[in-house]
Amino acid sequence: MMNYSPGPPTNDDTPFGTPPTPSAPPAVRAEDLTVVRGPRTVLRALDFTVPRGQITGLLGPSGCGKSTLMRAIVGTQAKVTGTLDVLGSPAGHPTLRTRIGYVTQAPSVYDDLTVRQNLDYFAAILAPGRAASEHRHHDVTRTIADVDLTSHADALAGNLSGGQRSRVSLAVALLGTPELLVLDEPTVGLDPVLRRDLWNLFHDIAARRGATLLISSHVMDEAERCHRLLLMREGRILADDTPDALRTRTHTDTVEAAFLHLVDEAIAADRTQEKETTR
Ligand SMILES: Nc1ncnc2c1ncn2[C@@H]1O[C@H](COP(=O)(O)OP(=O)(O)OP(=O)(O)O)[C@@H](O)[C@H]1O
Repeated sequence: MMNYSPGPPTNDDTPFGTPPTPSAPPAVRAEDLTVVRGPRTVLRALDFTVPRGQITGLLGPSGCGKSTLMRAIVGTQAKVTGTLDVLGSPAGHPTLRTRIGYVTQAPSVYDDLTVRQNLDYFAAILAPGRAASEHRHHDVTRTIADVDLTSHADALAGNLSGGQRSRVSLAVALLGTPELLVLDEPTVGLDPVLRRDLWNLFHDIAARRGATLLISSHVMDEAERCHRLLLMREGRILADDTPDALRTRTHTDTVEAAFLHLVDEAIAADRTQEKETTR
């Protein structure tokens, strides 16, 4: 595993976007957040905040509710109860649409369009009209460069590798300089070099734009690259802390070991509770 320290977030060099101000509400604030999907309660009374301008990792095993939580935050999930405020407004509020970038697990690009045409299309939806054409052109060129696809700008998306297609999806989410980026397992299936490059890009976006990134993963070594972590298990939050604090608190050397320690604690607590309720 690479020894990577994210370092403190900085807003020293902010060429675009709005840096967070100390008085700004957190990027996400959840209180008693509960989500029901079909017959199952998938998220159970979650309380947490996601601070602005940092990378928060959402980590946990497959099926623990990461995607559901992200869908709730971007406003596409039904049957959400409790409080869920995003950038100071209730999740799903129409004014949030242009302030949030969301990348789902399946890259959403048109195979029969080039990289640039894909971005032109989504840019035109975000900022329609002839008056915005110069701004769109600038935004598209910048986001293609941000994801390191300038040399492939005229390639058909259908001819790109899996990692390149993921980066086109990411570029779409970066259009319009969103304040909050919600990325659902953006590095899944990528080789170690691409994963490292993408994480460097995420840090660059947080540091230069002051953007907030919420990134899910079930790869624990990626947790070490985040400023903060939300560790999930079975629809609940096991821990909400920095990687350093988690390791210290659990007397472990890695976030993975810390997570396993917390899972064991939670299982033991569940068993004790079961015994007490059946007594
Ligand atoms: N449409 C649905 N109806 C009922 N249950 C669902 C539905 N979609 C997901 N679930 C259940 O909700 C739970 C959480 O799913 P979710 O996709 O949020 O997990 P995840 O942590 O993102 O998993 P992964 O890492 O595999 O993507 C799972 O137990 C899943 O079976």
